[in-house]
Amino acid sequence: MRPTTLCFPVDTRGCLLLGKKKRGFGVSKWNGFGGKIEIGETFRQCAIRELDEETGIVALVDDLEAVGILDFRFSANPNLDHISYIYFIRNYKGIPKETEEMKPCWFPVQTIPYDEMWKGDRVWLPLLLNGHKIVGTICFEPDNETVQSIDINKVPVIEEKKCKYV
Ligand SMILES: CNc1ncnc2c1ncn2[C@@H]1O[C@H](COP(=O)(O)OP(=O)(O)OP(=O)(O)O)[C@@H](O)[C@H]1O
Repeated sequence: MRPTTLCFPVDTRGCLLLGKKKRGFGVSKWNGFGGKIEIGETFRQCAIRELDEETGIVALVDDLEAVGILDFRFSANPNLDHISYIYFIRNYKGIPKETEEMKPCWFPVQTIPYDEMWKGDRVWLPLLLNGHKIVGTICFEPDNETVQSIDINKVPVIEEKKCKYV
C-alpha cells in the first residue's frame, strides 16, 4: 500500500477526535483521519486533504504537529504493509461532520474506545497523548488483527520527509 497519514484533531478541552470508518480498510473501527498519499503531495498536504475530505475540518500544513512514524506490517498480506505519518492538530476551522467515509466523535482521553480500534493503538496512542514522539513497527498475525510483535521507540524529533511523493 502507498504510505498513509493519520491525523488526530485535539480540541481546547484536550479531547481527541476519532472517526468510525464506514467502508474500506479498517471498516467499523474508530480511527484517526487519513489515507494514502497521492503523487505530487507532501505528507503534510495529504494529512490536510484527508482531514478535510473525511471531516470537513480545514487546517494549515504548518499547524500540524508531527508526532510519529509507524510501519504497519501484515504477515500474510504484504500488499497491506504501509508506513503511516502521524500528526496532531490543535488549530483548525470548522465543526466535524459525518461523511460517507467516517462518523466523527470527540473522546476525552480517559474514554478512548481502544476495544473498537486497531489492536496496536492501545500501545502507541497513549505514548503520543503523554507527549512522546515515536517511531516503530507493528506486525500483525495472518488474521490481520492480532498484534504479532510491536517495537516502538521514543524519539526527540520526527524526521519528516518534506519532499513530494513521486
Ligand atoms: C494497522 N493499524 C492501524 N492503526 C491505526 N490506523 C491505521 C492502521 N492501519 C491503517 N491505518 C490508517 O487507516 C487509514 C487508511 O485509510 P484508507 O481508507 O486505506 O485510505 P484512503 O482514504 O486513501 O482510501 P480510499 O482508497 O480513498 O478508499 C490511514 O489513515 C492509515 O494510517
